[in-house]
Amino acid sequence: MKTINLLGATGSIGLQTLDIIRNHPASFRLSSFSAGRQEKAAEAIIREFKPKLVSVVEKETAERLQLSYPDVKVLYGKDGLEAVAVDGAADTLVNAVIGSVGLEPTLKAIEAGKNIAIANKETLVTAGHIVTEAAQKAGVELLPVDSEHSAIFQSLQGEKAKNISRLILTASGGSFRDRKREELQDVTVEETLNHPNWSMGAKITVDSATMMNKGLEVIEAHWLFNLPYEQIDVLLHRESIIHSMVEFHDRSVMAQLGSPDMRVPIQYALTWPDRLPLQGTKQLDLAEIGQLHFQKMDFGRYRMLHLAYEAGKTGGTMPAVMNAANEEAVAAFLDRKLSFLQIEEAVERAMENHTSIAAPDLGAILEADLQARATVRSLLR
Ligand SMILES: NC(=O)C1=CN([C@@H]2O[C@H](COP(=O)(O)OP(=O)(O)OC[C@H]3O[C@@H](n4cnc5c(N)ncnc54)[C@H](OP(=O)(O)O)[C@@H]3O)[C@@H](O)[C@H]2O)C=CC1
Ligand SMILES: CC(=O)[C@@H](O)[C@H](O)COP(=O)(O)O
Ligand SMILES: [Mn+2]
Repeated sequence: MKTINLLGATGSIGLQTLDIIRNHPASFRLSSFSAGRQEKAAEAIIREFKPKLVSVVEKETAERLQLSYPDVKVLYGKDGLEAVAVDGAADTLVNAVIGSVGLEPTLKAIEAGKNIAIANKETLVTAGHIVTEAAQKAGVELLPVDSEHSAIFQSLQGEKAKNISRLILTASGGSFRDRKREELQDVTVEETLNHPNWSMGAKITVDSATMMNKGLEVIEAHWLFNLPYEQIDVLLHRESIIHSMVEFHDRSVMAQLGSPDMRVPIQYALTWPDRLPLQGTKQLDLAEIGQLHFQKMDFGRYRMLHLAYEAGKTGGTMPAVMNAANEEAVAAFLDRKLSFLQIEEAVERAMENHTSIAAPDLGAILEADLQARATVRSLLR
């Protein structure tokens, strides 16, 4: 029996994690969870899973829930998130919150000796060196949930890190993969949110369309697998059937395949090194699919990917700045305050405005994150 604390329970990854817990009552139990602003969804989770601790964003929501559910401790805000992350009964934290808000609770959970199933890629992008070092020191596992990183992790089982030649992250190309750059000027939020292969939260779906998602994933892979950027490639693959690959020095390539279903990597992070059956997922039928397509990545078309490699190679506080600027710009796009291509302009501007600090501590990272957000907000004005 694995006991789980879950950050971001009301989101896309959070709800799929709950589905896995629901379907394996003998293997998993939910101890505590956090939600954001979806009060009704949080209530439904309280009623079904009967956790002992819950956190939400707003104080008023917490007070209302506390009155309705006196047997549950209900907290709110940053302190609440951290309390859920470290809640004593659990051995594993699933971090499925969105954005760099996930960083500090993750560090607290590591200090408390929890294994981390990490969906929240922004945490690793923002402070990969701090998170990986803390995990190593505490002797806890950082288990990838992101589909590409899970694919690499699965492909590496039984292999030696010294034999890796390169990682090949696959990218679907996102909502506008069949459009030229000139055709992106007036694209709408609704069009952007129409991902061809995956049903995900709004922010990551926009990131897939700008290719920032793959940029974040390149940096995430750098930290999870401890490889230089020169050994991390991206390949366009329309179908999202090959979830990523590892090439070894003998030119042998290991890949993990499957129908696009995030419950597979979420469950693997929770069962590793074992596996459990997964109810309701589509069996891969390659005969039905017929063909898989691959295409070289065009860094001119997808400028965000270029910026992410630059940020990763610069290191220090630059990835945190890129990530925070992107979070602000995507929120502004979803709020109809920036156009699609202005997301990229805002990120580039924030990076230009910033001089990276090498080997930053947590304080320097949080400060750089705030500054980048302020830069993007000033562009909006
Ligand atoms: N969705 C997917 O298939 C994949 C997602 N990921 C990564 O997983 C993470 C989660 O993505 P996804 O599930 O799509 O995101 P969603 O937007 O669907 O869910 C985000 C969750 O975080 C909560 N939340 C949002 N803002 C805050 C805040 N300020 N404080 C506390 N909680 C907050 C939301 O609460 P509420 O909704 O109640 O407001 C919700 O529970 C991201 O880092 C993403 O990149 C990685 C691979 C695939
Ligand atoms: C499901 C998942 O892991 C997402 O991060 C996915 O990778 C998005 O697809 P693309 O970024 O390849 O469009
Ligand atoms: Mn991914």
